[in-house]
Amino acid sequence: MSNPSVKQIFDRIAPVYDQFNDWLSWGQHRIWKQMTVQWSYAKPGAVAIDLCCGSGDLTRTLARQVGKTGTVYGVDFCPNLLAIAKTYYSWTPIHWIEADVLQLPFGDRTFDAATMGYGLRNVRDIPQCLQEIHRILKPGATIAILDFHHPTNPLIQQFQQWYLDGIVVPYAQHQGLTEEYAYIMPSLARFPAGPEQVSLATKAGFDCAVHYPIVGGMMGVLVATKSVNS
Ligand SMILES: C/C(=C\Cc1c(C)c(O)c2ccccc2c1O)CCC[C@H](C)CCC[C@H](C)CCCC(C)C
Ligand SMILES: Nc1ncnc2c1ncn2[C@@H]1O[C@H](CSCC[C@H]([NH3+])C(=O)O)[C@@H](O)[C@H]1O
Repeated sequence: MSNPSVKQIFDRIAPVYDQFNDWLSWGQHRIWKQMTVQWSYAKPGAVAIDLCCGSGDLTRTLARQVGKTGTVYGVDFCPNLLAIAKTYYSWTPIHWIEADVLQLPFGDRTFDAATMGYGLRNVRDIPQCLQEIHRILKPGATIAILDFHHPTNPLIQQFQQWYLDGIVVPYAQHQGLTEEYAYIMPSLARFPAGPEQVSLATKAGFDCAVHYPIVGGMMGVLVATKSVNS
């Protein structure tokens, strides 16, 4: 396999995606997603969006927070993962949309809140992605973006590298998905650290942006709010 696209990678891992996340994170990814939804400040009855929704874990957590009177949109460009997302039941209406997050099929100022889990690291153009998110949010709305991060503590950094190279990749090898999972490490290496993410969000027009390292800095959540005057 030579240089697969991000879309091809996720189409190939789709059948094992949910199980791998549960096993390899020891179920912890659900807690990280719950924190992200709380940081989006989505209120009951809100119209909310989950970008790069994949099989829809974060989307369903967001749906629980906005409740039966709310509406949720899940957007992803990978049809195989969206097909899995559609098989789960949700009390809150969820609309699944196949689209590229760099060109969202929504009008300006549409959403009260937004989340994105493990998407930003994969997009071709992070500044454009942040601008596009800013465009679709209502003034005063917040996006919470969860992704891998760079631990500052050298011991935790070593652990993260060992866990990805020594546990995650060999585990994926059993399913013939070595190269797909080997993609995580280099994609993390080029991903900007918290302070740079904050500056990119500010440049994209966000009024207030804060990056919270979690899991010892191995993961992080960027929380950015659109100015009430914009
Ligand atoms: C939900 C998670 C990963 C999903 C994922 C993402 C985001 C990708 O971009 C992928 C790219 C290519 C192939 C597969 C991808 C993928 O599946 C994190 C949870 C799972 C992750 C693999 C474990 C990470 C473990 C870290 C280093 C800390 C472990 C700490 C626990 C032991 C508590
Ligand atoms: N440009 C893009 N537009 C839409 N989806 C994308 C783009 N780049 C990556 N993705 C999706 O981003 C997802 C990353 S995996 C994360 C899935 C989900 N949010 C979860 O936390 O479990 C995959 O489903 C990809 O298909």
